[in-house]
Amino acid sequence: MRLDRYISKTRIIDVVSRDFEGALKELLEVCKIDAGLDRKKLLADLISREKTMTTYLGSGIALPHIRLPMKRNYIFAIGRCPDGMEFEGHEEYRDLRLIFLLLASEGENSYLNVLASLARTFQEPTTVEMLTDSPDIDTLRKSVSVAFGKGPDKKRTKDNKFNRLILREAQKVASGAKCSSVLIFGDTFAGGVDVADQFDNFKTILVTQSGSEASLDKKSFNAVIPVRSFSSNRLSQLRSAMLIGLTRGILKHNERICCVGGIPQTNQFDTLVVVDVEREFQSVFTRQADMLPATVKPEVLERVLAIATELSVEGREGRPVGCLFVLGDVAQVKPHIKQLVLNPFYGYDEEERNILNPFMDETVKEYSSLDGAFTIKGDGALESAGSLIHAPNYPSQLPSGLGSRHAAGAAISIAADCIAIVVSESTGQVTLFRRGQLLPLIERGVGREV
Ligand SMILES: Nc1ncnc2c1ncn2[C@@H]1O[C@H](COP(=O)(O)OP(=O)(O)OP(=O)(O)O)[C@@H](O)[C@H]1O
Repeated sequence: MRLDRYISKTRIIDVVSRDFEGALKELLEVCKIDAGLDRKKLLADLISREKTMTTYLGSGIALPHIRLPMKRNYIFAIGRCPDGMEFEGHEEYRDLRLIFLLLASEGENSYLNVLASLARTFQEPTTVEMLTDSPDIDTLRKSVSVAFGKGPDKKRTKDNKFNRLILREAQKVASGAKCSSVLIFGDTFAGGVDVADQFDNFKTILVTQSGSEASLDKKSFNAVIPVRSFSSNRLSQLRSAMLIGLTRGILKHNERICCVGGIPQTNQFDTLVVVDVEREFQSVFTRQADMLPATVKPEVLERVLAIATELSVEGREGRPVGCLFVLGDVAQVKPHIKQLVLNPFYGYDEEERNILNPFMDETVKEYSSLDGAFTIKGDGALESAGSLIHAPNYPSQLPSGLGSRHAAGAAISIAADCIAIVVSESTGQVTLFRRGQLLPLIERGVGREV
C-alpha cells in the first residue's frame, strides 16, 4: 500500500521537546485538524493509550496512532528526535529516534492494513537505519521519500552474469515443463537484472519480505507475495508462499510453477524447482474452495503464518518456543476448549486485540510461552490464549516426534471449521492442520537460530 501520498514534507519536523508528551504536542501542532476537534483531548487520549500499551516498535521508532472523526483518511506527522525521549522513566524511550504519528479517520477501513504496512517497512533493517540515522531534517525528508515510495531505486549490483545464466535456464525449464507461473524469491537478489522481463510468456510472482513500496522491481511483476522472516535456507518458505498465493487467488490449484531462489541476501540465485500445486497440497485441500475456513480472511492467515515462522526461527529471548494457533469459526471451537489461565484478551476492543494490528505481534509472542492454544476469529480478533483443546477424534497415529500439541491441532481441525498451525518447541517445525490432514510448512530444524 502506497503511503507517500499521505506524507507531506511540512509535517516532517525536528522535535524540540525531550519529553514524549511534548513531542506529540509539537507533532499535533503541524497537523491540520478539523475544526471542532479538541487538540488537548487528542493529546490526552494519545498519552493515555501510550500508558496502557506502548507504541514503541523497537529500533528507535515509535508509532503512536489514533482514530478520530475527521474528514481526511489519514494524516502523518514525523518527528526526528536524535537525543531520545523521556516518558515516565521507561528506558526504551531514550533510544527513540523517530516518532511516526498517525491520525486516521474513524470511518477508514484500511486502518489495520496501513499499520501493518508501516510495521513491515520498519522491519527492514536498512530502511530503519536510513531513517533513524538521518543527520538532519532534509536528509530525513529524502529518506522518508525513499522508504515510502517516491525515492530512487536502491543500488543495483554489477556482477550478475551468473544470475542471468540461471534466469535464462529457468526460462527454458519453465517452457519445457509447461509451467504457467514463475515464482522468484526476490530477497535472494539485490537487483541489476530485470528479472520479470526474462519471462514474457509467464505469470511472474515475486516472493519478498520487503515491506517497502520502493523495493526494486516490484512493479514489473504480475503479483507480489509478502512473507516474513526468511530462514537461511533456500526456498524454505516455498509452501507458505504458495499457500498465501492460493488463498489470495494469485495461484490456481491446477498450476505448475517454476520457482527460482537462493539463500536470502546473497545476490546469488542457485536453485530451480518445478512444483505442481495440486500435488504439493493434495493431502490438505481437495478443492480450491476448501483451503480457507469460510470465515477466515487470507491476510489473517498470512499474519499467523508470519508470527509462527518468526517464533520457529527466532524463538523467544534466545530459547525455542512452541505454540498452537487455532484460526477459524470460534463458535464451533469454543465447546472444545477450557481455559488453563485467565484469558489475557478478555475485555479488550476487537480492533485492539486484532492480530492484524502490528502491536499484537509482541503480545502474541509474549503469550506464546503460556501452556495451551491461541484461538483467533477469521477476521483476526484474538479470542483467547492459554486454552486447552479437548476435541474428540484425537489422531492415534501422527509422524514420530509429534506429541499432544500436534494431536490437539489435528483434532480441533476436524471438530471445527478451522485451520490449526503448530510451532514445535522441540524441532522448530511449523505444521498446518486442516480437516485432520497435516501439511509441514517449515521442515524440522530448517534455518533455526535458537
Ligand atoms: N490439548 C492441548 N491443547 C492445548 N495445548 C496443548 C495440548 N496438549 C499439549 N499442549 C501444549 O503442548 C505442549 C507440549 O506438549 P507435547 O510435547 O506433548 O507436544 P508436541 O506435539 O510434542 O509439541 P512440541 O513439538 O512442541 O514438543 C504442552 O506443554 C502444552 O503447552
